[in-house]
Amino acid sequence: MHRRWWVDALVFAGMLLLLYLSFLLGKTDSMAIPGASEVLTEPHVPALSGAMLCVLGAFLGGGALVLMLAVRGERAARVGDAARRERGRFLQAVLDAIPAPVFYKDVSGRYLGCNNAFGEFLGRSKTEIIGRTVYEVAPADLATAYEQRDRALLDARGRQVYETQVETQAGRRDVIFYKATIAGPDGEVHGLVGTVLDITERKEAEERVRESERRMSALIEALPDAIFFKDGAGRWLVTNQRAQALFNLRGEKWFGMTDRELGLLRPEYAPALQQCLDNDEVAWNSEELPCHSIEVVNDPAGERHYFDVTRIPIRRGDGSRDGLVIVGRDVTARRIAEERLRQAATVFDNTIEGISITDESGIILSVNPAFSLITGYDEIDVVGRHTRILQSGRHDREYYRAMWKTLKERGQWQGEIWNRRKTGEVYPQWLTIGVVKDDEGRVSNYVAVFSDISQIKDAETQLERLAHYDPLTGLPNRALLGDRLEHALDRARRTGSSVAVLLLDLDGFKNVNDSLGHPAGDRLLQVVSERLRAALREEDSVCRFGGDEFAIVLEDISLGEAVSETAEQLIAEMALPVDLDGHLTRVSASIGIAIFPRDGADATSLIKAADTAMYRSKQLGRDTFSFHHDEMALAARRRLEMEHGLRQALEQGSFELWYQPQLDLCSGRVIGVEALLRWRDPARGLVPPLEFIPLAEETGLIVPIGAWVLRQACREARSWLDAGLNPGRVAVNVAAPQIERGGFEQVVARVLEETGLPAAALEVEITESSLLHNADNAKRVIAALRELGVGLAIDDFGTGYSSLAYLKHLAVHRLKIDREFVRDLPGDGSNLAITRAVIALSRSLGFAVVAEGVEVQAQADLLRREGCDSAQGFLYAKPMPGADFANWLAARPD
Ligand SMILES: Nc1nc2c(ncn2[C@@H]2O[C@@H]3COP(=O)(O)O[C@H]4[C@@H](O)[C@H](n5cnc6c(=O)[nH]c(N)nc65)O[C@@H]4COP(=O)(O)O[C@H]3[C@H]2O)c(=O)[nH]1
Repeated sequence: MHRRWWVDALVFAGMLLLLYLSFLLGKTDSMAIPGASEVLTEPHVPALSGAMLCVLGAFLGGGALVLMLAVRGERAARVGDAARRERGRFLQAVLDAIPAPVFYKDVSGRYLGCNNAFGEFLGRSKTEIIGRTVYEVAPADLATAYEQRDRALLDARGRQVYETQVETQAGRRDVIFYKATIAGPDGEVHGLVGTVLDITERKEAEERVRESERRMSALIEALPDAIFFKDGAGRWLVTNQRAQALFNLRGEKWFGMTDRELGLLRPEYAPALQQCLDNDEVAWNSEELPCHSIEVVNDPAGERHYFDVTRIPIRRGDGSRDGLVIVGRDVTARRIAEERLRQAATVFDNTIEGISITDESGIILSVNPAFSLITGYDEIDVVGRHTRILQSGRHDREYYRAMWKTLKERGQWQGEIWNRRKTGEVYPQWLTIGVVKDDEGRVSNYVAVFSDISQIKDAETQLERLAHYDPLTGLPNRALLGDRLEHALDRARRTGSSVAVLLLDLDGFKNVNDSLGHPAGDRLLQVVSERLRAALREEDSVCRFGGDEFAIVLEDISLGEAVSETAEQLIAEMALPVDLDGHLTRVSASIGIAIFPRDGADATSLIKAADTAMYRSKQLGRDTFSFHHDEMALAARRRLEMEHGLRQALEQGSFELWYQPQLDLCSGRVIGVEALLRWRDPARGLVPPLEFIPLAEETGLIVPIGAWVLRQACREARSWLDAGLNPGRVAVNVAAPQIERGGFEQVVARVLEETGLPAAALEVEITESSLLHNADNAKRVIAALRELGVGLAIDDFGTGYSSLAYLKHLAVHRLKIDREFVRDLPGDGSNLAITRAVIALSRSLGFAVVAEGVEVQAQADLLRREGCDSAQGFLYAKPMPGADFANWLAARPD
């Protein structure tokens, strides 16, 4: 056991006291202890023995004993030398009995004496010490220091205490020297006396304490918590930096202050310090230890920090308060996390979005109530199963592959997805999937949050419809038509085709509305819309443009005629009566037409152009259509009028047949006559066939007209025969549609039967091109005609490219060389060559050849020379009405 420091202090105090007493005693002769020992009896140290006794007395712990010895010494001095020596020995024995090292020196620094303890302490015998200087008993560095100190003491007189080291047997030791000067009765200093206190162990103990304190300090600084130690009165004794920082006390002299005093120093923390104080009191009074509390401290930035505070009060044996240990742990982050977790749990349970949490392989770990509500699956149905059970099958592998790719790259995927409810119903979801990773960055979970967007989808579709379709008619509205028109124009620009925009306005719609009411008006619009839709092609667009106005976009228009036809058809459809709740109602339509690119380069200008054209139709008396472009409008109108006129002509018998004879080039005899159609129009006069036959062919009117021609020609030919005239064969022109429609051979047979004209008196002229157009059908008709005995001539021969062998196979009787080749004969070399070739070939194959358009004798001569059988032309006769032809025929000599 180490001696405690306070024992040393007591010894030291006692020594000082005794040194003081020895000093007092040393002032008298009675202090001398003659004969105490050889050394002690030295005459120059008469007072030493008294002083030494005092020192020794101190170590013996009894001031009284020392006093007694001193008095005795005094008395002994008076008794004599022997006694003095005896006492000297006795005193030396006393000194040696003192366990503390004691020494004394003269003024020159020589040791006059010492006790055993001193010798043992230094590891030297007394003889190695006494009579020597410190330089001889101590290492040089220490000796120098001792000497300096001794000199200073001797100069100053009195006492000296200092800490130093001594080289002992056991090595260097830390010591305290207590020294005092020794003065004789005359007051003169004769030397000094000293004792040595070995404080090595004490110093080591102190160092250990300091070390322990350092460790403790490091420990509490290393802790992340704020640590306080207060004494029983609540004064702060120990804190770590974390604790000081908490109350912004770094650099402040907080030691020994109470919370209240610190609250005055830092008013902003006064409430927190008061709270701390209150909880201290709770801890002092608590029976359950340690005592816990949650306390809040706002940091300088105003952020709230939560502390989980632990208090342990320490009481003394008598129960009084000794100190309080306080440890405050900042749990703000944990509290926030807990709060978030609580909020998340609340959200998880109460959100209307479905949530599922899966492991890294997609196995469902947890779902919330909304999940069950949306999908129809209870938690028990899906936990432990793969999310695949929710798939609808609507998305292909590529879809899911892209989803996983995004999840991997971005950690999140969002999108619309179709999934299947428990009932099997497929529905759209808006789904967000998030990736949860563990501390090592590995995917640990997926969190899917979704909402059922069926209703939104429906609403979107509804909105989409409302935005793009007219709710009354279900037709696209103006906006959608605009889009479609733009697209159509883009396509047309790319392909170089045309687009027609038709604006159709109902005439008389207002009357319907006013007279029959709006519901009837609405119904009419619906009927009109249905008719428009039905009348148009799939690829055409029709929209309700507003009110009683409709717009139509026709793509890939190559012919103005086709547009006119569509417009006519629409007008015809609109003109059909509509039954509106028992009221048979009629409306008509006015249409305006604009053509891209001619009438406008973009949608806006085209619609504007169509609108202008539509107003022109209104001005023209409604129930008609107008093109924005005048020429086209005019042509279309003329065409329409002509078509109308042809129908009327057919009904009213305004067609006439004129006849042109065909003569044998050698004999000059009439071998036949060609019937040529004329239209006697009240407005136009006599209209030549080339002006109306193409339109009649296009509109199909040629079929009834052709039938009339056939009947009329046969009837007149019969009448000429009956009148005793011989017109030869009557040649009738037949257009391609007449053959294509089918039943032509039956018509011919019926007409021949009706009129009584022999089949051999009839010749059908078919153009080479119509023969080639529908070869199979033509072949069949020709065969049937041949059966009947009707002759067959190929009109305009040379303009097509039919093979003569093929014509021979068809049993054609006659070829007509087109007027074009004859016209420039005989001058035109190439026409002459063709004519020659045709004639030669025809003859070799056995065809009869008729040349058309022979106007001059030279042509007739040439053709005859070349072997052409017959001719027709102004040289002989121009086409003439039937009666004139009969007269012409009758007037002929043959
Ligand atoms: N410059 C000139 N012309 C001559 C001469 N000799 C005759 N012509 C004209 O040549 C045309 C001959 O008729 P096409 O080649 O069958 O050509 C006919 C025929 O293809 C067609 N056509 C006439 N009538 C009918 C008909 O009833 N049905 C059909 N489908 N087509 C007809 O109309 C075409 C024209 O008939 P048209 O105007 O009557 O014209 C007739 C006639 O007047 C002449 O020396 N010089």
